[in-house]
Amino acid sequence: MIYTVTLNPAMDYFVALDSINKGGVNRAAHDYKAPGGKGINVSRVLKRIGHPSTALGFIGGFTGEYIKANVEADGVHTSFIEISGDTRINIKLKADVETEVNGVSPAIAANDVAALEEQLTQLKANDVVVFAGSVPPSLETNVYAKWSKLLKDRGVSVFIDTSGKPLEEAVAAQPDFIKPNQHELAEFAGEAIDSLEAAVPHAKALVAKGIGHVFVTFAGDGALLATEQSILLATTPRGTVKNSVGAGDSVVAGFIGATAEGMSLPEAFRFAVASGSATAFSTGFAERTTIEALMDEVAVTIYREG
Ligand SMILES: Nc1ncnc2c1ncn2[C@@H]1O[C@H](COP(=O)(O)OP(=O)(O)O)[C@@H](O)[C@H]1O
Ligand SMILES: O=P(O)(O)OC[C@H]1O[C@](O)(COP(=O)(O)O)[C@@H](O)[C@@H]1O
Repeated sequence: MIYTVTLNPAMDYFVALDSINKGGVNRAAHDYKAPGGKGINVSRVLKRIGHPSTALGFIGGFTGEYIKANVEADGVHTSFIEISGDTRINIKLKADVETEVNGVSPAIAANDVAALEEQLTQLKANDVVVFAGSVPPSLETNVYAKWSKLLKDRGVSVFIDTSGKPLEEAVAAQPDFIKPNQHELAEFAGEAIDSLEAAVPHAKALVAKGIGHVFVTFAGDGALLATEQSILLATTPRGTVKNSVGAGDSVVAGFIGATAEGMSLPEAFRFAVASGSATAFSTGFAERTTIEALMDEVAVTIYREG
């Protein structure tokens, strides 16, 4: 069974404008809302590509109700812990460039954290868990690390997609998979990383620390997958980006789905990169037919030193 954990979900509010008039009244050309938060997006994309999962995490208030109703309407099974505050609203502004304003997380009470922890203790060997997104400030930054250790000891596969301190701390717990983007890896490394080749030593160092799969995405400039056996590089398909929100989450979902279907590592890598691009090229999330069509445009090669 696949579980996703979103500690900090959001109602994503997408606003499209022709251009932004800073300091003036702006009227949107289009707007729409969608349930968001990284783990929730992973569950929604998994469902679209044919894999059931259960979405866990904290939701509350009218925004929380909106998320639960919409995620369940999409056919995703949920078992959220209901908290007293309102789930945040994240603004995704699309004008000449994309700008994101992620809202403030509601406080999470200790008994709510304990309730989620109790759910996690029910996971069994061969289950997959995805911890994705930011950690609300009322929780310790090491929660992913702590839960990863607990679950790995029970034979659960642990996937982590986060950044900053929670990522730093989670690395020590040796998860099976992490997916930093170029900027998150640079922040982790403490230096600029401006190409796939420049990311190689950093990805290798993470594998040497005991992380099974280090998947680094460079938006439209390719991706890298480092394991103990090999370092694979992928190109990304060319196309018009309609919305890149959720593209990274689609990569994670694509990789989990492809692996569950028994695809080889290079094929799962291709499927995952195509999943990210299929979302980037769509208004909503990727459809399986679009992913499969884009796979032909993802070239995977083995990286060799020198
Ligand atoms: N301009 C683009 N062209 C093609 N694919 C893209 C583009 N931007 C994002 N993607 C797809 O989305 C994936 C994740 O993008 P990235 O921005 O690196 O991560 P995140 O969304 O986590 O910040 C990429 O690996 C790729 O598959
Ligand atoms: O938890 P964070 O880091 O604030 O991110 C939350 C945001 O990330 C998203 O999950 C999108 O993530 P990606 O674009 O990285 O796939 C949005 O739905 C949400 O608003």
